[in-house]
Formats: sequence, structure tokens, C-alpha cells
Amino acid sequence: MSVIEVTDLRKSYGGRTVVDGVSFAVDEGEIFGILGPNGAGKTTTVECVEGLRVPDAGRVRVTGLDPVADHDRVTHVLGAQLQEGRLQEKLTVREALQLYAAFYPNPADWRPLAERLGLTDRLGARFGKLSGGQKQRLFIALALIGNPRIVVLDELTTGLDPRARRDTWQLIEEVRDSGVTVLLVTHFMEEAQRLCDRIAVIDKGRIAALDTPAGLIRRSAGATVITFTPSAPLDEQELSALPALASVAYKDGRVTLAGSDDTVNAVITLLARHRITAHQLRVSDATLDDAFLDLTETDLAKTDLTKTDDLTETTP
Ligand SMILES: Nc1ncnc2c1ncn2[C@@H]1O[C@H](COP(=O)(O)OP(=O)(O)OP(=O)(O)O)[C@@H](O)[C@H]1O
Repeated sequence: MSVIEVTDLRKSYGGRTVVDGVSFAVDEGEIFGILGPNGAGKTTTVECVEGLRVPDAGRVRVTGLDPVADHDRVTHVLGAQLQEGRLQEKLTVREALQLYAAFYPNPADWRPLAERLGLTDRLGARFGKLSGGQKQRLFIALALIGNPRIVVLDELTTGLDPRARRDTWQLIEEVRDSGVTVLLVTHFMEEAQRLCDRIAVIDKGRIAALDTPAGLIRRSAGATVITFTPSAPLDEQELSALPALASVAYKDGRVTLAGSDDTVNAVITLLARHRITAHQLRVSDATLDDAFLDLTETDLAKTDLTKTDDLTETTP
């Protein structure tokens, strides 16, 4: 059963279309990822789901409710992660939990929630004094305090060290295992690959692909990668004629070919024919990273610097 349905969503800022016909449905109990390069329209899309932005066109339903028209009821089924600037530095963890619990008719008991998120020994600490990982754990607790059926987490692990990021992943899995549906916006491929049941890849305001992580990797033109250092130079024309070849790269004497199993078999035959030895030969499956670059044709390192003045009309 779908708990979020987005159909042909469109949104422009000052005449520039940033969400251009996005459709997806999130099933109850899954971790659904939204992945895309900077400026792809991910946050705008989830803000329409949260009812914080009014779509120009299309339909959004959260457990059958319209997030704008039924905003109050939606806030009871959907818990959203706070953005960092939204919590006062001087508020203690206990005060923040009590304050947010007071917003809901049937809040979770904040004590076991704090315990579950490892915050019990930080209850008296002021928000401004928490580490990055502790702040994120508090944000998860605050998103869950209304006992929501769905929780939206946007760039939750950005800025965390690898250990804190992994701890947060475990918490997100525990949240899903407790029956809460998770809508997760992320930049991190490893995070998406590890956590998400399904992923919508958004590029330039459109869905470039929607599948399981394994499905996205299978779709990638270069699903298998072979790397080796040849004992003699290779004929580039012969290489480029290999079956199902997606890409060839040379670095420090090593050759990396992405393609299918057919590519691997053909390159081994080619090496044998020329009596060339392949030193340090490695064959591996492509990662979500490879699939992502394939699907979006975008350099992830490129940052969108086009953010203009806030032209939006609503934040109910
Ligand atoms: N309030 C706003 N007013 C004007 N333009 C905006 C506004 N919010 C977002 N944009 C622009 O809309 C585009 C999509 O932004 P959005 O934040 O949805 O993308 P994103 O995929 O979440 O990006 P990032 O990964 O960088 O957070 C960007 O080019 C951004 O500059």
C-alpha cells in the first residue's frame, strides 16, 4: 500500500522550472531514497510532500491527504526532520523533547525515545553544545515524537564523520524496523545503496530512474568493471570494439574497462591472442556511484551556485 503518492508534480521559481513532472509512490514500511545532484529538485519535491511548498501543478497525497489543504492532519502522520537553524542553541535536549511532544495530540513518551536514540546522558545538555552526531540523533527523535507513520529525513548525515554516519544508518534501519516508512533525501551513494529499498534518481527536475539499488546498478551500462596493468600496450581500436563496452579509462599504466560479462570474456581472449599478461587483474561489480553517474550524466562535484532570492509564496 502506498503512503505517499506524487503524480506529475511541477514547481517553478521565478519562471525557472525546478521540478518538472515528477511521479513516484512510496510503499508503507520501506526506506525510499531520493538521490540526485545538487539543485536537481530533491528538497523542493519533499517540501511539497511535507506541505511546505505549494505545487504549481500535479497531485501529492500523504496517506490520502492533501499536504497543503490538510496540513494539520498531515503533520500528525508525517514527521519531518528539523533543519539545524530551527532549534535554539540554549534549549536543552530534555526541553526540546518536551516542547515538541506538546505539539502533538498523542506524542510518544520522550524518555524511551531518548533512550533508544542514545540521548539519555545528554538530556541536560544544551543543543548548541551537542556534537554533530548527537544533534542528528535529536533531530531524528524530534521527527519521531509525534508517533508518525512516515518520517522525512533530508541530508541527515551530511557533515558527520564516518562512524557517526554509520551509527545514524543503524538508527534509520531501526526506525524502519519499528514500522515507520522513511523518505530519505541523500547525496551519499553508499548510504543510499546500504539503506534504501528503492531509490528515485532525480536529475534536472525529472525522475531519471526508479528502482532498487541492485536494479539501478544492473541498468547501468557498465555493470561490470575490469581493471589491469597490461604487460604491453593495447591496441585502442581493438579495445573500443569490445562487445558491450561502456567506458575505457587509463591511469598510471592501468586500464579500467566498464561493460558486461561479455566485455570481460572478450578482453581476456584479446589479451591471450596478443600474449599480453594482465597484472593485478580485478573484476568487480559496478557500484551505485557508477550507475548514478551513468543515469545523471552529471559530475557530482559540481555545485549548483544558481540559488537566487527566495521567491516562494508559502511556508504554512
Ligand atoms: N526558494 C527558492 N527560491 C528560488 N530558487 C530556489 C528556491 N529553492 C530552491 N531553488 C532553486 O531550485 C533548484 C532546486 O533546488 P532544490 O533545493 O530543490 O534542489 P536539491 O536537489 O535539493 O539540491 P541540493 O542537493 O543542492 O540541496 C535549485 O537550482 C535552487 O537554486
